[in-house]
Amino acid sequence: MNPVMEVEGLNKNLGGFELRDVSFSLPEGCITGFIGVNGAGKTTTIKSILGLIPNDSGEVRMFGKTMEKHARELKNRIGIVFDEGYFYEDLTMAEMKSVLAPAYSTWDNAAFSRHMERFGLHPAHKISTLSKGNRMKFAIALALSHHADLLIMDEPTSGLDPLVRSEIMEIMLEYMKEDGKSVFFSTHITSDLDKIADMLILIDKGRLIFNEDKDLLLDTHGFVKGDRADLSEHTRKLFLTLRETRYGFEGLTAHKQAVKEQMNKALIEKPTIEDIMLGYVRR
Ligand SMILES: Nc1ncnc2c1ncn2[C@@H]1O[C@H](COP(=O)(O)OP(=O)(O)OP(=O)(O)O)[C@@H](O)[C@H]1O
Repeated sequence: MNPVMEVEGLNKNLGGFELRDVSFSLPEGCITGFIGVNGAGKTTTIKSILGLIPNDSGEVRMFGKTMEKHARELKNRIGIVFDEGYFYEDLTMAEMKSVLAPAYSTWDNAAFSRHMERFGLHPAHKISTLSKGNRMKFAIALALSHHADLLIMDEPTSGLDPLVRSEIMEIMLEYMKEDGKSVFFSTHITSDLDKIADMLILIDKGRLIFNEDKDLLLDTHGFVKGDRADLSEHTRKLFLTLRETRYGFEGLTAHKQAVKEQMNKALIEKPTIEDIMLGYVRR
């Protein structure tokens, strides 16, 4: 299966922050979570990929094509949703739609009306009156109304309450029901990805740490609790993080099998995506 997006050797120096040799590819038909703590470089990566800020070096291909040569086609095939939503506040949603729709040759007004109705949005309402959640749903309605094959979303759930966040996850899952669709979704709220992500990419301090199948990551890592007596110079090396108390210890391992064999009294629990993310960024 062809990748929907390939990023190779992306470098960008912003002065106090640098993206360093960021490379990854996104498989078709997957929801990929792009995770990292605040300031890790998620937004900078997405802006560089989309050409919203110029790269120092690197190449990006979407559906095998570069933005420089195929901007019009790629614009139709990619739906972009940013946390801030770049809208004119004084316009109604219907007016804003009329400003944006002509930019897409695949624009579908009937689909737009369907999404607006489903998300409970009234086209005559002004953008300035929208709650943060409704603003995000409007941005998603726009992105879905030109039949994009790849949705690129930067922190779509940031600052939203759990109900709206779960509605957005549902919208993603429904979008994925159609063949050939893919989602690239950046977030620092990793619990949003527990149910929906297929792949996880972790970035920290402008460098890519891993790009892995989510289930494989959760299977190979373990959150271990045990007795301090089981910790030796050798077994300590099996841990990414280790917190010791007076009586025991807990820590994250990427070597679950070795822990099972060498620390047979230890309790191994399934980690969360957050445990794994923090295990790698704290090193
Ligand atoms: N135009 C700029 N000039 C200089 N530094 C910048 C610029 N834009 C962002 N930065 C810095 O680059 C770093 C990465 O920012 P970025 O927004 O990419 O992180 P992020 O992972 O998206 O974080 P968050 O989860 O907080 O949105 C931050 O330290 C930020 O302050």
